[in-house]
Amino acid sequence: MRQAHTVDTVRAAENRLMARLPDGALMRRAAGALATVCSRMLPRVYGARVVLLVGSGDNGGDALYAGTNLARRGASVRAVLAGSRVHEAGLAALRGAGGRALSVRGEEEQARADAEAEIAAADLIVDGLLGIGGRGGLRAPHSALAACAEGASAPVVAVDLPSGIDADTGAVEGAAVRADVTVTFGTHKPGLFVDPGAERAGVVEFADIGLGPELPFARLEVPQAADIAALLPSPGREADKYRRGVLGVAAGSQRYRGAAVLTVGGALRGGVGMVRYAGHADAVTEVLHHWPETVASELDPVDPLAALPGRVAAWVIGPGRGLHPMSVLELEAVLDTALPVLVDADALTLVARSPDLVRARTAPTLLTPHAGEMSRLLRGTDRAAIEAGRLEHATRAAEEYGCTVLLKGSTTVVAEPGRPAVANPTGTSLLATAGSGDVLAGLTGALLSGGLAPREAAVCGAYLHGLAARLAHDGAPISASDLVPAIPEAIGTVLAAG
Ligand SMILES: NC(=O)C1=CN([C@@H]2O[C@H](COP(=O)(O)OP(=O)(O)OC[C@H]3O[C@@H](n4cnc5c(N)ncnc54)[C@H](OP(=O)(O)O)[C@@H]3O)[C@@H](O)[C@H]2O)[C@@H](O)CC1
Ligand SMILES: [K+]
Repeated sequence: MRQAHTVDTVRAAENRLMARLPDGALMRRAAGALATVCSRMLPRVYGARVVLLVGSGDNGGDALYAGTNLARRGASVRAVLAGSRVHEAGLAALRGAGGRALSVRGEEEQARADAEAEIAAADLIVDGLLGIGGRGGLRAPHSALAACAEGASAPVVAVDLPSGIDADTGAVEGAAVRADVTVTFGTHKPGLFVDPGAERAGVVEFADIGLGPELPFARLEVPQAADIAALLPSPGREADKYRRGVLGVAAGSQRYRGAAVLTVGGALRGGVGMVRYAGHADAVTEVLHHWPETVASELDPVDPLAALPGRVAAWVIGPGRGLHPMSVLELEAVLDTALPVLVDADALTLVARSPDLVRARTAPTLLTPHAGEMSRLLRGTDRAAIEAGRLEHATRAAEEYGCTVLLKGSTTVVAEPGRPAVANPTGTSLLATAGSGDVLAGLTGALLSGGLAPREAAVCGAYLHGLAARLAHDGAPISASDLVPAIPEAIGTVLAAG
């Protein structure tokens, strides 16, 4: 797992490490790693035009020392000074190596025009405006420089994080730099993995400056293929269908039969031993038509609890199920068991009306809302606020409901009380299609029934779901039905990397 730490944690670790090292050693390490990445991004360093965007703090200092390194190797380096202060030793070093500086702090129009021309003609732009000391949206003249860099043809490399994104949350207030590559020091920052910040970070390169031993638990983790391979349940040779897991599925209705088909499909392709499906007669017909291997029972509309299957290892409930009183009875019955339950879609709306259904539960529970459903679960919080602060809201819901929460969306985030949150790296806008969530519910339910704890099932489910979308049609648009047959290839890809 890649680990990301909050600014406060980084600062404390940095202080402990600095106390043991000579002055300036950490910045030299950071700048050296940054210069290495910069030189890889240039066809050749000698003669290249490099523009450094330099703010008040040590982030600007890193840029100035990396620029010094490049200038010594023959690059033409120009520093655009935007901050109220500048890292003086870094600036002196750059000048000593033949680099030049230009300040855009004052009102002088000519200086701004010169800076814009330099940025437009650059071969590489280094964003050293703000690092972990940045607060709130970019002020002038930083905001104008960020816009100018975005309009330029040269690639942008961000120092530690793109200026203007909140390091702890990924929130962006107003203007922010858009980077092609971000070189981050000591540990990853959560904002590099959570949208809207993640989308501005480009490729994230980690530079080890020796902070590791000083770092406590992470705020956020990001799995890689090998982590998923290690988590996936591997059926032993003697495994029968019961040991591989039997999943109960309460999804779909007379009106939404497709939800039943997609949820069951996600579960079957996710490696479940058996699906026991229960639903309206029309949904049963449809499920059996697509997936004859399902054990399906028709529910009596008057007494739905009578035919709810027993002998299951976990439940998925909610996709396309409806909000009528029978659905409430069914949800109460399922949540009343001691089994792991994944609550999705309509069942989330019912839980939002009666939170104690989940709060009172001690058995493993996983809620899988999108931002709209989350705004119902967290009463009084609107959808836009949730989209802008995904990490914070997923964490809050996990705490308020006392269970695991997977918040779907541009960055899918998994939160559980007392554990680092997890951001899924395989997400793609291809998944923003009707029914895609039903497939995720079935797939993740299969993993729950195979014995994974909710957090691990959610992390693996989200990872495989995103990968399946990318693999389904080589990145071309897909429908939810295309996702289902791509799941085995996604699992195979992950296992091959493990
Ligand atoms: N941690 C580590 O181990 C290591 C850290 N290192 C590096 O240090 C970096 C952190 O340096 P830092 O603390 O000096 O903060 P940083 O972000 O450069 O500047 C903050 C200043 O900017 C300003 N400002 C704030 N908000 C603003 C806004 N919205 N819009 C405009 N201006 C704004 C404000 O100053 P003001 O201009 O208001 O006086 C504030 O004081 C870190 O990211 C990494 O690159 C490495 O060198 C080595 C190892
Ligand atoms: K930066």
